[in-house]
Amino acid sequence: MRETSSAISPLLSSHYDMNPDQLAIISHKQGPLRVIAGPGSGKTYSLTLLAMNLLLCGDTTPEGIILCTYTQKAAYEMQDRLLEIAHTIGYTEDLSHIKIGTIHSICKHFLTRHLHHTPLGNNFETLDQFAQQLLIYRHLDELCEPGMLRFFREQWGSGWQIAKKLQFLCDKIAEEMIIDKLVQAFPRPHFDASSDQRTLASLLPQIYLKYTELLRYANYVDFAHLQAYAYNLLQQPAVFQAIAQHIRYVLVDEYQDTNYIQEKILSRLASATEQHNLCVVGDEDQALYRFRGATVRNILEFAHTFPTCKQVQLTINYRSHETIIATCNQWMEALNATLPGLAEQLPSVFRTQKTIRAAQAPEKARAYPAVISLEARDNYDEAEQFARLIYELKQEGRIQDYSQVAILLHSVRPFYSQPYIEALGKYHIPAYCPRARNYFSQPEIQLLLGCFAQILHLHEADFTPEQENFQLYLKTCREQLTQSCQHHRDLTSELHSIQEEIWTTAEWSETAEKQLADYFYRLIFTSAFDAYRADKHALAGLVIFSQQLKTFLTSFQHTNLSNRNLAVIQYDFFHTFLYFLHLDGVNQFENPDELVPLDHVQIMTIHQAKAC
Ligand SMILES: Nc1ncnc2c1ncn2[C@@H]1O[C@H](COP(=O)(O)OP(=O)(O)OP(=O)(O)O)[C@@H](O)[C@H]1O
Repeated sequence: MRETSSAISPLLSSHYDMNPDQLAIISHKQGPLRVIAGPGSGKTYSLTLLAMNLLLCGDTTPEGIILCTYTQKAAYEMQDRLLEIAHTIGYTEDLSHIKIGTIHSICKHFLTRHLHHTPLGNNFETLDQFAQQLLIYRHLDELCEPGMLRFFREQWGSGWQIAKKLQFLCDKIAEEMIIDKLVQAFPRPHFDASSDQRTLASLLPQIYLKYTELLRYANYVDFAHLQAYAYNLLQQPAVFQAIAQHIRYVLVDEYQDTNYIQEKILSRLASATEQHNLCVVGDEDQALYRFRGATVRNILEFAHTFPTCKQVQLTINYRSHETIIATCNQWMEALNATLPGLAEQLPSVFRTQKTIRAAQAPEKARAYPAVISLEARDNYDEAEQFARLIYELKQEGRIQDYSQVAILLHSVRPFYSQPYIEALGKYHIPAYCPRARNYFSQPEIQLLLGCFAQILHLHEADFTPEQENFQLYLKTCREQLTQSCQHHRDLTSELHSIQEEIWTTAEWSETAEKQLADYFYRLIFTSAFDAYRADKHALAGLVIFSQQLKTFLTSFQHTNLSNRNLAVIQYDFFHTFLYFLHLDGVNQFENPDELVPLDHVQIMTIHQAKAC
């Protein structure tokens, strides 16, 4: 299957259309390459074809390629596309050796293989954002001296809010790699009455270093430290040598969403290749993750960092209707004009000037009004008009299935999405909005919480006035349990037997290896959960619950449940863990194999639409 090294494999050129700019990317073989590309212009298309071309032309074997992107969904998409190309052209070599994934997953891969060169121990736990915030919250008194806590309370309010801010700032410090500079600038905490900013900056080094120590002690790693450890590994000559010996090409999609440390990691990996074979593809106009620390500078300054790099622009859009593209161009132009004074420098400083053109669309596809605007009195009126429009589109046969429609909102929290869900409901149009964070309103979750409230002897008196909403919510869960028990005798007897078992289990007992997860499985196999286990969506909700239980047990390090620690576990579970989870909300399960259920209108954020 491998061919002699030429610019482009005939196998690809005979199967795939490529415009001249795409051809320049796909046939690229040596040195850094920066591709700035508009939406739908074939970024992923070109990058995956480039990877396949390198394989077909014999420039590398699969294990020489690192192919990465920013989000998990985008990584799946890249993997699928590569497999599809292989299938189309009949490429049969094993592609599983290509390192495809998010930058985090690739860092984790290096970490696991070279663990003994890191401060981490075996079986380290990776904390998600919630678990990280919870860790900070539970150790606020260790991380912050009383004066600091007073300062933070004045600035940010509750302990949970303080934990959220500190989590964000600790991530930032790790991702921007600025701890040494911070320590140098602010060797000790100092309360500066004239500047809250300076006070905050002076408190951060101590908090960050203590937090890092806390992670190390518990053998935890958060996403930011995962990258920091990977970066440090790559600085160790022997480890770098071991990792680098295989690398021939580093290809990166969605480069506009990378942060500082990611840029350093990718560049270091590419330095393993003689000509610095780093190909980055992105669009600074689609830089959506600044709130997570991404910096658009990485793509804009690539040519300064690598002055000899080749640069290509993709400006032909293959996806959208020409009216949509024209509207988008106008909008971007207007954006330039709304920053008077900066307008002249803008293109070179903040964005590269580009005008997107539509690929020739078939006549049939063009003959409809692709962009329309609605005028509405308020959210509800707007939602009603949307729902009616969608209903009519289906009635008139312009769409065949409701899943062909998506509503993009800046947030899908119930406050914003509920009017649309209700309006669609009036027209009997099912909506799919898994990130509305209303996981706790699912009936199977309410029933489970009712069960756990009973077996753990939920102590109502421990709730504080701020927790009133959650307390009321748990009341409805318990009511649901009462109703279920009337119809499902086996649930009643299982609950009694679990309670009895906990009550008679002493902490030191040899048979005490009972965890909440054991009870979870016993409960969901009672007849009260039969219908939920049979329903794909509800079953996924139960799976999420079991993952949350694992996070709880890891975070609070409760190894078993007995009559001695029942009260403590009850408190930690309901009054801390579930309370905060309920407060922040949890997304529903999204099936990567079925991104949109058939015949459902999708309601999503713009980030989600960009494969978050
Ligand atoms: N030269 C081409 N000829 C025909 N179709 C093409 C060509 N290039 C890309 N496409 C198609 O255009 C669509 C958009 O491509 P792709 O998803 O790779 O774009 P993208 O720039 O990564 O999109 P986004 O801006 O959403 O990240 C895909 O269906 C792809 O197959």
